[in-house]
This record gives sequence, C-alpha cells and structure tokens, in this order.
Amino acid sequence: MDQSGRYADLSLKEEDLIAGGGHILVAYKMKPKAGYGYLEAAAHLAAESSTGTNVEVCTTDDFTKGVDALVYHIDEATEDMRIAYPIDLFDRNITDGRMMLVSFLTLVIGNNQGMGDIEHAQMIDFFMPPRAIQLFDGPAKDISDMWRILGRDVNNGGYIAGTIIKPKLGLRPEPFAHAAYQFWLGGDFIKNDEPQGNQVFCPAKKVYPLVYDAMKRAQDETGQAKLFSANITADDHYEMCARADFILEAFGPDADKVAFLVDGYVGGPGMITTARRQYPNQYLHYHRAGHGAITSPSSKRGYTAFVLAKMSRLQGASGIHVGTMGFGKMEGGSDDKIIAYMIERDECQGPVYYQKWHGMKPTTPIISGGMNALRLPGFFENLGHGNVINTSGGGSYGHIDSPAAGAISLRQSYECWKSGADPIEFAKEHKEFARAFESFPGDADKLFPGWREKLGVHK
Ligand SMILES: O=C(COP(=O)(O)O)[C@H](O)[C@H](O)COP(=O)(O)O
Ligand SMILES: [Mg+2]
Repeated sequence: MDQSGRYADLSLKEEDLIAGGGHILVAYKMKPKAGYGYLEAAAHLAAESSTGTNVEVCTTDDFTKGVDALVYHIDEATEDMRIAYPIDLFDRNITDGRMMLVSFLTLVIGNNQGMGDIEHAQMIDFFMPPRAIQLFDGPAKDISDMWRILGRDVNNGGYIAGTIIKPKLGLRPEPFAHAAYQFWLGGDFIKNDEPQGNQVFCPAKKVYPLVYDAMKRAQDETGQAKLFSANITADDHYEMCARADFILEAFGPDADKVAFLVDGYVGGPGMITTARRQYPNQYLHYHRAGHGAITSPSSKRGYTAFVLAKMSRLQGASGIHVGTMGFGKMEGGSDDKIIAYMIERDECQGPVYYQKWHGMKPTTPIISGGMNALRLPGFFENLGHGNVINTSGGGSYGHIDSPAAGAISLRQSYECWKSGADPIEFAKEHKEFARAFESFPGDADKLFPGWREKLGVHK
C-alpha cells in the first residue's frame, strides 16, 4: 500500500519546521529493498515510526493524523531521507512531565530497523527544538566541576590527564590500589576499566576503601586533588545504587572527587538516567563499550557515533567517550571532531542540522583507546584545543619508567602542544616525555622518524 499521500509532504520546508518548534527532525541514510519505490518505502518507514502500520486501520481519526510523522525530504541518489516527528508523539514521564530517551529511540530507530521493504536505514543526525531541550535532563555536572576540584580555571582549565587501571581485569585489591597510587603520583584522573566492578577476586567492598587510601596518600604527597571514576554499572538499578552508595560512603569527605562510570550503551538509557537523577552531585561518565556493533563506519544501520554522543548530552552524561579521531587504536577519523564540538558547545553545526543547546551544560569529550604522549600532540592539533579528559591505559602503565612517569609524559605532551614547541626539541628538556619515545618506539618511528639520532638513543 502506498502511504505517501499521508506520511510524506515534500512541500514542507526544513526552516519552517525548525522555526515552528513543534517537531523533532531526524535525518537518515535509507535504501529500500529492490522493487520498492523510494518515496513509498520512506512513507512506510515514517508510518511505522509514528502512528501507522502497513495497512489502514479503522480506528484512525482526524486527531491521529495530526501526529503523523512526515517525510519532508528525499534524495534517492544520496540515500538521504528526512522525517519530521511531532513532539507530542513522544512519551512523557508521569512523575514530572519530562521527555525520555527510550521513547525517542523506540520511535525513530525502533521497528524501522527491521522492515521487510527497507534494505537499510541509519540515523545520521537529529534536531531537537527548544521545547525538547527544556524537557530532557541534560548534564548535572560538567568538566568545570572537575577543574574546580583540581584548583584550575573553571572556564578554560585545560587537559585532564587520566588513565584506566590496567590490566583490564586480573588485579586483586592491593595491587589494584597500588596501580592507582602509582598513576596518581603524576596524573589527575583514574577510571575503572569498563568491565571492572565486583569480581570475586577484587570485591568492591574490599578494593574501594583501599583505592581511597591510595587517593589520600597521593593527595598528601603531591599536594593536588585526585579524581576517581568508579564503575557502578549493573543490570538492576537497586544494585547500581547499592554500589554507588557504598562508594560514596567509602570516599567519605572526598566523595566529591568520585565520578560514576556507567556502561551506557550496553546498559541502556535507563541506567544513565537513573545515575543522572539519583546522583546529580557526581560527574556522570558514559562509557560506550559495545557501540561499534551499530556505530561502526562499516555499518549502514542503527545510528552513528555522532548521534550516540549527541543523545548522551540530552540524557545528562557529564562526559562520554568519543574515540580518538583516528589518532588511537579504535575506529574513527579526524572528522570525528564534530562529535566533540556538538557536545561541548552551546550551538553547533552537525552533519545535517544546526543545533542550539540553550545553555544546557556541556558533555566532556573523553579521549581514550590506544593513546599515549606521542599521539596526543597530533590529536590536540586536529581538535584545536585540549579541554578534554584523556584516559590512556597502555600510555601510562606501558611507560618504561613508571605509571607516574607515564602520567607526567601525558601532561608534558599537552604542554608541548600548547606552547607550539617541536616535540623532539621539547623531549630534550622533558625526561618523561623523552622516555615515552623509548616506551612506544613503534609510534615514535611512525610519527617522528629520525627520533633516535635526534634524542641520542642508540638501542
Ligand atoms: O580501556 C580503554 C582504553 O585503554 P587503552 O588506553 O589501554 O587503549 C577504553 O575502554 C576504550 O578504549 C574505550 O574506547 P572508546 O573511547 O573509543 O569508547
Ligand atoms: Mg576499556
């Protein structure tokens, strides 16, 4: 059945839809299965994603038609399809009238992912009108809270040098806390690796008091504040809260230095929102492990890493991993800087839509995955700034001198880039940075050919 008479209106203008403020707009790359007309398939997708199904139903009335999603733009050659969803289609909380991300996902990227007449449909951007920005939680805490704790300028506090406890799993409580202590002697921020939580060989109730003890000793020794991002991910929200409450109690007067890490892609929006609402005083760290199943550049379905990050700001993530933009070990390219800009700025041009955030707090880009002091200068140059949290696991614990030296090498790398210095010249004056060349010789050969002669290393 061709539903384009009802679920498509190609005369609608995007600027009018944006000015009207009554619609959420979603841009997809869509291809129908062979034998289906483009507009017909697009209209069916809009029907399935809003009020309709594959046939007319006798229960539809005139009101229903007012909340139909409408295809307003198609370009078969580029596979571009854009749909306007009336804001009233989306579910609101009964407790406080707010919008919820689950409802957004269920409609705009729900059933339409398995339709028989659609070859693929991938969400590449979306636009939220001001009313929707008002109705989503947004972050409670942001990077300025971290900078304040670290005693830095709260508007431009710079690079936060972080790590991930490595090995990923397999440390018992004492060596775990020792690994944390060693890094904190040089760095600012430590996160649990995403699967670390409450393994039988490293129970939460045993390890967190030891980690806090390590934090206190590192703070005493360095005279600086230290930050820890603790993984509270759990299937059951009560379990998640039990972990969070225990951790806050364990860190006592330093609980403000604790962030909560939630595996938000595998755990889902409910887990993020529970953390956001139950613990608005803690920085909420969104780890996105698993997202590659749908956001990989090789995928033609689901949504992109850009869309994931943009949604995380609506939900209230204080920070989210955004990859390394081609400079680390995970998939990604230099163009991914648009992901960082969209989540940290108050307005920004995305791949399709210009989004204004109307003062919603920013979400920090968290840079992670195969990074080290040698790869960072190129990364900062591409991004254009260093106001990020970076967690380098291998880059710290893989430094040949010590995790503290690894941490210092990261900070020196930022200072090198910020001052515009030549990395080789800078290395001559900065020992930990210089030793990063010897620690990661494969990267050094690739990024700084001739470094051995210039730094006088003959191994
Ligand atoms: O443990 C790490 C990185 O460890 P290392 O620094 O040792 O590589 C992170 O979980 C992933 O890289 C996340 O990836 P992303 O940030 O792309 O989501
Ligand atoms: Mg990890």
